[in-house]
Formats: sequence, structure tokens, C-alpha cells
Amino acid sequence: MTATTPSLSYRLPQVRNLVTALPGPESARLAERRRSAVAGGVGSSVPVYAADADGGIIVDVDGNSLVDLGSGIAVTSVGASDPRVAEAVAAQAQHFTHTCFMVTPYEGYVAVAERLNALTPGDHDKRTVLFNSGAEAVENAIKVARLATGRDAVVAFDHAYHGRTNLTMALTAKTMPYKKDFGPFAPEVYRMPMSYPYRDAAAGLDADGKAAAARAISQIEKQIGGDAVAAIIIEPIQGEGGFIVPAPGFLPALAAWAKENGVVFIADEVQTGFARTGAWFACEDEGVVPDIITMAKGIAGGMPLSAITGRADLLDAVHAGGLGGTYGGNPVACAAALAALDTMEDLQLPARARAIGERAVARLRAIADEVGVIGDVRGRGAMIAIELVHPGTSEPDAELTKAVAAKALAAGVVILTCGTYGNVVRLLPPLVIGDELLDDALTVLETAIREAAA
Ligand SMILES: Cc1ncc(COP(=O)(O)O)c(CNCCCC(=O)O)c1O
Repeated sequence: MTATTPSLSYRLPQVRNLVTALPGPESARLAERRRSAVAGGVGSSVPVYAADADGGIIVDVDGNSLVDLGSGIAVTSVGASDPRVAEAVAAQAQHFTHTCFMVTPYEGYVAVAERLNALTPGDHDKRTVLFNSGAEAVENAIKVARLATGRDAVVAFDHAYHGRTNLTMALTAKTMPYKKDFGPFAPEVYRMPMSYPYRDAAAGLDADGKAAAARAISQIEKQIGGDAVAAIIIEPIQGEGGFIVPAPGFLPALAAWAKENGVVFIADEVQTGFARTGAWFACEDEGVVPDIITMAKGIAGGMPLSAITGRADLLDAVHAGGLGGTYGGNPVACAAALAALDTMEDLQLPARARAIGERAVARLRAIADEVGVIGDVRGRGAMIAIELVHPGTSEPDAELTKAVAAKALAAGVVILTCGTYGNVVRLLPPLVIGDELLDDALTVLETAIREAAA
């Protein structure tokens, strides 16, 4: 831990420890039950079943302690059993688990909205609406943008990921596994080229952010026309598409164009939000103030909650009853969010994320030349990735990527992969992971890369 960050305490030993082969017998029994109970379309990254989790450790049903470098896909930044969150959940549940905010409202929803209005970029008048999933937040951000502008067209980007509902599938770029055979998809969605510095350079394109933005804007104007676009939606750092950090200048140029053309600029911070990238929100890195920001994942310590926060004039343009849903802003999830936000603030998790990222990037950059298969090391804060390629080329190596993740898992480290080409190893550790455990996991990852690449 750096000297300035508060000390962390844990309920479980923060030590990687395997006591059986993976999966162990209990996980194997659960897998058997799952085969005759759960649809095969739901996949799982690892073959073990969780029994407990705390800090950077997941304990499985066979007593194995694994290091969690996935945080349940960027969700459990405060850990999966933050004591403050657990206490808030229990306390709320003892009073009421649900009344439906559209029926009998409650303070927790209002308090979360006040916190998000204050925490998100921009000092303008804002309003917030709460939902359950990231995709639901994205769907509603687009609804608001279309109503407020009276326009239909929505611009999304190559390599984007926005969810698994019909509209968010239309916004998502990669077909397999997210979209294949699930169409037809919502109309009036247009895909534009992304700033992908590593691959832009490899393709001989000008990787400069302003040039990349100019390419996208030129296509928007030719294919749609600025006056027909309701919204641009973009992840400030693309997540499932491969932890793609656009070149500096790209986001500000798009936001400026959107403002000039009356287009709603939506930042999808479902994966980048809540300290993950070393700031409360990734947009802050270049001073971009979105008109609407979508949030979920890290918001509530693992409880299902999502939100849109945006300009009051946009969100208040919607007629009464136009936004909502049965469970949106569930009171238990709201209690968890308020507790999680307190933990993030008390533990200074944006700074902790930066420290985690610096540690990880230094280790990965140090071996890149030696192993020859790391084409790029990138990310910000504790959202770090390596793109794996065939030696001496920028050709994606998806098989090597799978092998690295499998070797890491066999040694007791849960690592997620992603990327349009399936060749990105991503690090999303809980922001409460300790340095010793992080270093141990990075050593395992280095060994896995060396062995898989040999
Ligand atoms: C930027 C961004 N927007 C929207 C979403 C969607 O959030 P939901 O809460 O999964 O609906 C995500 C979810 N990302 C992980 C999805 C994993 C999977 O389903 O295989 C995201 O990252």
C-alpha cells in the first residue's frame, strides 16, 4: 500500500491457496446439477463455484482460495463483502426490500440520486434515474436523447459493447457471442470508426485523436447528417471490445461536435465508472462533461443497480411516467450504493486504482520485450490490459490468450479476457486488493504468459 492510502482490513486470509485440483469435487457436483437445471447459453469463465469472497480472494466450495482479478467484471471494487455494504443491506432488508419507487417512494433512491448528481462530471443542474442493469441504463439514456432532440439516429462505435437487450445489441459491435441469431435489431443505429491507437498505427492510420475523431465525424456527416443524430454513445475506455483507450483528443473532439450539432453526448461508464480508471469517472481524464452518463457495475458493491445522470433539461423533458420500471432503484441496492460510495471515499479508491495500475503496467511492460507476444500494454487506473499477438506481428493470438487465462486459473488466479479479436487479457482487480496479493497474482500471470508463449 502507498503511504497515503488508508490501511485495509480483511475478513478472509488474503492468500492464494489451492487444496484440490480445479474444479474440486463439490464444484464438479454443482456443475452436474447445473447441466440439468441451467440453460447452456449462460456461460461461466471459471469451473469453480464460489462459497465466500473478501478483498482480492474468492473461496470456492472445495476450500480453494483464488485471487480475483476480475471483480465479477468490474463490479466488486470495494470487495464482494464490504462490511459497510453488508450491514447496510441487512439493515434495509429488515425494514423493506421493495415498495416500487413509482408507487411508494423512499429516501434511499433520492439520496443516491443526490450523490450521483454531485459526483458525476460537470457542475450543471442534473437529474438521475435509477434502474437495475447497465443495458437498462443505456436503453433509457437513448430514450431520453431521442425524446429530447426529436431525432432518431444513434451513433455507436466499432468495438463497442453496450448490453444484451435488443437496442443495446444493435449498439454493440461484436456479433459472437452477443448478437448472433438474435436479430433483427433496433433500427437507426450507425457504427463509426473508433480510435484504437495500437491497431490504427499497425494499419498505417494517423493514430492522433483529433484525426481519428475527424474520420468518424466525416462519416457521421456523410451517412446521417448532424441534424438527424439524437445521440452519440461511447465508452470512454472500451471494455468488452478490448480495453481500448482512445487517443488523446478523440473524446473531446466528438463531444465538441455533438455540442455544435445539438447531439446528446452519452458516456457509457458502466465499466469505467466509480474509481475504476483512477478517477471517479473516466471522462474526467480529458475534462469531457457528458450530457448523460450511464453507470452500473461498481456503483453498489455488487448489488444490482444502474443509473443515468444527465442534464436536467434533457431528463426533465420526459413526460410523467415515461421513465421507470418495477425494481429500478431497489431500496436494498440503494442502501448498498450509499455504503459503497462511503467506502470508496474513505479508502480513497480512485488513488488506490492508480497505484494498482502503475504496479501492474510496470510489471507487464518489463516482460513484454522478453516474451515477444505482448503487442500492447494499455489502460488506466485498475483497468489494465495486454493485447496478445503472434511474435513480431500485430496479428491477434486468441488461442494464446485462452491458454494464458487457463494457466493462470490452474495456479489459482481468476483472469478475464476480452477484445474484438479475443486476444486481450484484462486486469480488473478489486480496488481493495492488497499489494502483496496483487504482486503474487502478477507473478502467476507472468509465468502463465512465459509458459504459454514458450
Ligand atoms: C460499457 C458497458 N455498457 C453496458 C454494459 C451492460 O451492463 P449489464 O449490467 O451487463 O446489462 C456493460 C457490461 N459489460 C459486461 C457484460 C458481460 C456479459 O454480459 O457477457 C458494459 O461494460
